[in-house]
Amino acid sequence: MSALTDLFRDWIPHQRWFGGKGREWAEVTEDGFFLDRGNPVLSVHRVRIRYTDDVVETYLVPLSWRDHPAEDLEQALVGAVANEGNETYAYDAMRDRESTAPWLIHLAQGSAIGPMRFSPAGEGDIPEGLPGDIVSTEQSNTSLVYGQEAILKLFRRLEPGLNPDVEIHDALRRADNPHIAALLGHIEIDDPQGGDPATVAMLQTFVPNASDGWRLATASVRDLYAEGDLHADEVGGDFAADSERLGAATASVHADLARVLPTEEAAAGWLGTVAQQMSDRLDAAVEIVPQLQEHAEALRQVYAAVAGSEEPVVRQRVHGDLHLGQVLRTATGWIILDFEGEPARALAARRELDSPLRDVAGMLRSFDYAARHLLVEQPEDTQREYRAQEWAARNRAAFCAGYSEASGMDPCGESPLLRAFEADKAVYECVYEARNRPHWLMIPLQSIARLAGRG
Ligand SMILES: Nc1ncnc2c1ncn2[C@@H]1O[C@H](COP(=O)(O)OP(=O)(O)O)[C@@H](O)[C@H]1O
Ligand SMILES: O=P(O)(O)O[C@H]1O[C@H](CO)[C@@H](O[C@H]2O[C@H](CO)[C@@H](O)[C@H](O)[C@H]2O)[C@H](O)[C@H]1O
Repeated sequence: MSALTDLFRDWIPHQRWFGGKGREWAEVTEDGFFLDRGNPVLSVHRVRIRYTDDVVETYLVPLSWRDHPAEDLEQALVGAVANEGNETYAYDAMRDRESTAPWLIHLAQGSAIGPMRFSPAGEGDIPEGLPGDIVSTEQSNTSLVYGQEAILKLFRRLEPGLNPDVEIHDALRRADNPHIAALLGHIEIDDPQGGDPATVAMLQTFVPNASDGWRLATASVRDLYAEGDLHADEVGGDFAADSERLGAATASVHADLARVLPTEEAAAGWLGTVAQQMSDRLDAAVEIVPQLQEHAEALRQVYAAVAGSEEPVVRQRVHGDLHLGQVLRTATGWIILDFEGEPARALAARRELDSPLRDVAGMLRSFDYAARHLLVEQPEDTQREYRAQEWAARNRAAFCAGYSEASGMDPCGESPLLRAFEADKAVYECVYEARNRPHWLMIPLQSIARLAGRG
């Protein structure tokens, strides 16, 4: 094993973007190439991890190299490697400002370097020459903001095939949808096994002066908690009008996706397949979050109601992981981000046609999350619990009203599928929280108790 793979073994498990947390590593190999031989040198590595259950994942790790330790980059140090009798220092290149420019220079030039191909979208300016600053919010991927003009998202886990984020942004650009940030280009890397290239990164216009939906919604919840005697509609920070506009924006994106990408009436049996997938996901989740066990039977009944329903469904491309952290509020309206689906699902599954109710359920779950995240600190506060419930109900209803108004279809009526999608999302969230933010696990767990308890 080379020294570099030892470094990766120590460093990768602590990275927020690493999806294999909680799994035991059996073997790690890597191959790399130089993307830029300037100062600092920038190399890109494909790190292939085989877990003890034989599942294999490949992660992309760009490193910047220095002959001496850089004091201001202490937090970004990956480790030291022996090189011809000397030590060289490897840094997380996404946190090393001086090595961020090459990505955009090569995109602007449409370069091909080693196995990597850079494809500008041909529209909008690529601000080459500017350094990029890492976005510090919690993310499954790693993004660099270049001077408030463009944002580069590096997809950490490599899978053969075009990433749906690029595919959907391109489709919505063709549809002239006003609720997305413009696509400026993307980067791919060849598959060493001869499969389809994997998408490495996507460049988009940066949306300036915007706040994300999670921040706005949680500020509104805090305002409500602070006004002990008032109802959600009487408090200054009421969010319902924004929720309604967000419903309309979601409906607009769904309508355009159905217009420019394939749709299909769901075949008989599709609902049964979906119910089975949800059940399988529950089985796997119970292994990771044993607290789910006590709700498993009730959840299976929620899924069985889907299998037995005759709800007509038109399948189409959807967002796949819609929540308040994925939407930006600008002065003029909502922008929807991150169309890559749930990061933990295989790419082929994320590109499948689905019911748009999947996204509606994701956002409904998110209103619940926003309302309840402050209860983590005071789980016994029944007054807050009541107010959380009130806030969530008001904003969920507003979102559905906005969607209905824009699409002519009420997505939130009595639908077994919607209820099951909500339950399935909450199961996914339990696993996500157990792995990434265990102190938040109670948020989806309590929702499951409620969802499973409803008759
Ligand atoms: N085009 C953009 N303009 C402004 N901010 C953005 C843009 N795209 C992403 N962001 C910011 O970066 C964060 C993470 O982006 P996202 O695409 O959701 O990445 P991830 O897949 O890692 O969650 C968003 O919550 C948002 O705050
Ligand atoms: O944004 P990502 O693609 O990285 O999505 C993952 O992380 C999200 C958390 O950042 C997680 O979302 C959950 O927490 C949000 C608040 O932080 C909340 O708005 C969502 O409703 C809730 O699902 C998401 O599930 C995960 O895929």
